[in-house]
Amino acid sequence: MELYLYNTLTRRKEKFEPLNPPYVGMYTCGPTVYNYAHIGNLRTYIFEDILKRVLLYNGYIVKHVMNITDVGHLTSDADEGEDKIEREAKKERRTAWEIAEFYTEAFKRDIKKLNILEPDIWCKATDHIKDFIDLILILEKKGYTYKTSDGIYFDTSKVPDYGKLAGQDLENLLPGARVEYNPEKKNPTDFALWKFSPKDVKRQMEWDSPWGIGFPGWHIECSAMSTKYLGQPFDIHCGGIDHIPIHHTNEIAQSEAAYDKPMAKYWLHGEFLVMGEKRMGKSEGNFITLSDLEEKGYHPLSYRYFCLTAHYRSPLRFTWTALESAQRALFRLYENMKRYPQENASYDKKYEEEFHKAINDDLDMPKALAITWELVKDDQVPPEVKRATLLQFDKVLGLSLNNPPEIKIEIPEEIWKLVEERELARKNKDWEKADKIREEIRNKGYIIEDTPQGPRVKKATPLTK
Ligand SMILES: Nc1ncnc2c1ncn2[C@@H]1O[C@H](COP(=O)(O)OP(=O)(O)OP(=O)(O)O)[C@@H](O)[C@H]1O
Ligand SMILES: [Zn+2]
Repeated sequence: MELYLYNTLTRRKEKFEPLNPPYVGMYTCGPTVYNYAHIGNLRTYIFEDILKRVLLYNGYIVKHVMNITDVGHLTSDADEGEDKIEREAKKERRTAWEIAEFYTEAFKRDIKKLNILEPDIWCKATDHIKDFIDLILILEKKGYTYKTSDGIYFDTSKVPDYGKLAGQDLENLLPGARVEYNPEKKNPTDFALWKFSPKDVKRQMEWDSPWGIGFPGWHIECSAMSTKYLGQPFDIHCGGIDHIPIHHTNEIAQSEAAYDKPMAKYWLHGEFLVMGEKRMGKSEGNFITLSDLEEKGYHPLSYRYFCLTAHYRSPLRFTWTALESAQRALFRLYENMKRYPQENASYDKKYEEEFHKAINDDLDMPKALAITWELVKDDQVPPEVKRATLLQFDKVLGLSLNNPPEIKIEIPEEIWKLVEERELARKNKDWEKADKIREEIRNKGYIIEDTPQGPRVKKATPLTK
């Protein structure tokens, strides 16, 4: 079956044709390991995992590379401010190396809990300094670089199609991102390839280079490591949408200037997880981690399910009620699964075909989930066939349907119905009714806490007022 993916580079859904079938090279920009990943970051990794699973489902042999940025990502994506890892090291009174190691391990634990398939290659920026220097030397030889007092920069005016990934958006997006404009740069869009260590503060992570002691820029890392492990061009490069105007734009500029050929054929970007009006972000100061969800009684796979309810190119708003609904739906799926006899059976061809069509249509997971539920509710399909079909779907869904974890639903159905009724009343601005329902819920032993992310329901304890 043909697979269609939306390519940011061409701004349309394209038939997927790998460069060297059945092999597919896929590079996903990994975490900057200065803190725990938040569930917004994790939404992007879940989207990339679905993409990888869909490729595997279609019979491709995938080589997946993910980097770990453990140096060089400054507090602004535009080469200004402090190194995120060194800053955190100072704050936590640990070494930069310890910080990077600690949060890398935390990240790996998180993605495992979310059933995200491990990349075939993990590559750490600090293990590849020589590769970055070699790439900068090529760019220098070809006349793309210049020196300022704080580093070696890439001259973007030498690239006629600079910014092609962001298209028209570039003009709107860049000046905003570049408020802290460095007057030594020749063009506002120029970016650092190598930064010199500051004279007054001793850096923990620094290396010798032909230009002086310092550290690599963030963008050069992904250019050098993707080419090293996947060649150039390779098939798919992905990340969150925030990477389009700066990080990926600059990766393309460097890699294509160095080797005079395209960097990657398909560029896929996941939309944000939003909270209130803003994206969830560490730099935005409004973030929730996977452990936060677990502490509040949510299973990590309920979060995965929640992410599958939206298309990866649509923003997804986080609310506690939506997460609760996702957990309930997943729980019901597990309950059904446990009831089906574990007999050998083949999957239902009609449902499988529909499911396959949905996932091959630019990863339409909301539709795939709808088909999953249609199957569960279909009385014409024998239970053992349902089970076999769901296990087939789970190759992509990744919800552990074969071995459902225990999920405790702590809020009884009756209370949950009232919570939903109250939400509806609030939506209709019927405050009186909403208050009445809140009182009713309270009388049944539960309390509602209204948070900026929507109401949260808890069992009342003798101490709750
Ligand atoms: N709210 C969000 N929703 C979805 N993806 C996101 C969100 N915020 C960041 N991402 C993505 O998460 C991935 C990891 O980003 P990275 O580790 O560099 O985090 P970061 O940029 O330091 O995070 P933040 O900007 O929140 O401090 C990137 O692909 C990025 O596009
Ligand atoms: Zn990257």
